[in-house]
Amino acid sequence: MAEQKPELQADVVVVGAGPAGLMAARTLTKGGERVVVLEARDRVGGRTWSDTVDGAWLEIGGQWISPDQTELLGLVEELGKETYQRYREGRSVFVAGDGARTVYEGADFPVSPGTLAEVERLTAILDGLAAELGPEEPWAHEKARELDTISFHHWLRIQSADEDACELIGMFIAGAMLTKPAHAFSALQAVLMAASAGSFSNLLDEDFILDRRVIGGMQSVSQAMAAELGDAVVLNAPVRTLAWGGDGVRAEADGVTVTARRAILAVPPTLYSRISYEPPLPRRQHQLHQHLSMGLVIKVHAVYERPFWRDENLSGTCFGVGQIVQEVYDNTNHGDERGTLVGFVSDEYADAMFALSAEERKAAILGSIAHYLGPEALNAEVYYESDWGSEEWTRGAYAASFDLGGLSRYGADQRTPVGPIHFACSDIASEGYQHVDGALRMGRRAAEEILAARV
Ligand SMILES: Cc1cc2nc3c(=O)[nH]c(=O)nc-3n(C[C@H](O)[C@H](O)[C@H](O)COP(=O)(O)OP(=O)(O)OC[C@H]3O[C@@H](n4cnc5c(N)ncnc54)[C@H](O)[C@@H]3O)c2cc1C
Repeated sequence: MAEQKPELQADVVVVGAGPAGLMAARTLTKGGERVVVLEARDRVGGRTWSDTVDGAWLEIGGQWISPDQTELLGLVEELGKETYQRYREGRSVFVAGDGARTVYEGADFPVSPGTLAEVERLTAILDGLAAELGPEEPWAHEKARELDTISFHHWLRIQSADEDACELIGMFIAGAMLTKPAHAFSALQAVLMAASAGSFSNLLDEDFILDRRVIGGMQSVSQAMAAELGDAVVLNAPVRTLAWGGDGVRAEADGVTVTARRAILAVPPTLYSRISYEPPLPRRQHQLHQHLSMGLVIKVHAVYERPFWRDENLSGTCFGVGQIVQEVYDNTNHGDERGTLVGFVSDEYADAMFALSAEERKAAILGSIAHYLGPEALNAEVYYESDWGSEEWTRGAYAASFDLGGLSRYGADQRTPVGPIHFACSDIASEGYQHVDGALRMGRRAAEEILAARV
C-alpha cells in the first residue's frame, strides 16, 4: 500500500525559505500564528548561499548591504551578527569601449570633460525622476506610461547625443542591476531601480551600494531565522499544487501536505507558474506573471594566494564598457590571507560566455579581468562561476523585472493578494527592490497584512 503523506495544519503556509519567506514566518510566529515553511531546496537562503568551493569560502549569491538597507541592517544586528566593509583603498581601473585602460582616483570616471558633464547631467535627470516617482508605486505617476513605453536604451539617447555617456549610464542599471540589455526594459523600470536604492547617484557609487558584508556570510542571516523557526521549516518540499478558496489553502508539496488559513508565496514571481492552482489564478495574474522575466549574470569568483593588486595601490574596483567582465571588486573575506576578486558577466555577454566550453569561458573571463588588473589575474588558485540560470528553483540572476510596458500596466497588482494567497519577494519590492533588504521588507509586509486581517 502507498505510504500516506504527512498532513500538517497551520494558520499560514509559507512557500519558499529565502529571506522573504523566513522573515514572513518570523513575523507571523511572533504574532502568535502557527506557521509551516515549505522549501524546495535542501537548504534555506534562496539566492543567498555561502559555501566552500575547492577550499575557498565564497558568497555564491547575494552578499552586499548598503547603508539605506535598514531592514536588513536591523535584522543583522538583532541576530547578533557583525558586518565589515568591502576593501576600497587605492585607485580604480576603467576600460573604455575602445579597450583603453586608465587607472584613476576619486569618483569621477576618466572620460572626456564633455562626456563627464553629460554623465552628471543624465545622473541629475535620473535622480530627479527617482525622487519624483518614488519606489512605492511608480506606476501610479502621471509620467509612468510615457516612461514605460520606451526602452531605457532609447530614452537615454533622446536625452543625450553623447554615446559614451549613454553607454556608461546604461551600464549601471542594465548590466549592473537588472542584468538585461538596456533595450529590454523601460525607462520606468530603470527609474524604479534607482528610486529603490534612494537615487541613481547611489547606484553609481560603489562605496555606497556595495558597502558592507556579513561576517559568516549572507546566508547565515536566513539560517539564523530558520533556526528560530525550528521544525516549522520543511526542506526538500517543492510545492506542486495550491488549492485555494474561501475557507483557506491546501499546499501539496513533495512529501508533505499543509492545510492553512492563508498562504504566502515567497518565491520569485517567474516561478509562480511552476505551481498548479486549483482553481486557476485569475486572468489578471496569469497575464501579469508572463510579463516578468529574470535577468542573467555570471558572478565569477577568482581566489589568489594574496591580493596582488593591492601592491600597486589598486583597490580591485574596475569598470569597463563593452568588456566581457563589466565590473570587478576586491571580495576578500574577513580575516582571509588569500585575496579574492569577484567579477560580473551580464546579459548578452553571459549568453556569449555560456556558448563556450568551460575551459574557453574561464580563459576569456580571467583574460578580461587581467586586462584590468594585470597578468597575475590569470593565476587564480580557485575559479568558480555562480550560475543561477541553471538552478531549477531560481532560473536567473539577480532577479525578475518587467518587460517594456509591463510595470505601468501590471505593477499595481503584483502585491495584491488573491483570496487567501499573499505574495512576498525582493522582486516585487519597492525599497530594496531586487535585494535582500527588499525581500525582508516584503516578507514583513505580507505577514503584517495577515496579522492585521485577523479578527
Ligand atoms: C549572484 C547574485 C548576487 C546577488 N547580490 C546581491 C547583493 O550583493 N546584495 C543583495 O542585497 N542582494 C543580492 N542578490 C539578490 C538577493 O539574493 C535576492 O534579492 C534575495 O535572495 C531574494 O530573496 P527572496 O526570499 O525574495 O527570494 P529567494 O532568495 O529566491 O528565495 C525563494 C525561495 O523559494 C524557494 N522555492 C521556489 N519555488 C518553490 C516551490 N515551488 N516550493 C517551495 N519552495 C520554492 C527557492 O528554493 C528559494 O529558497 C543577489 C542575487 C544573486 C543571484
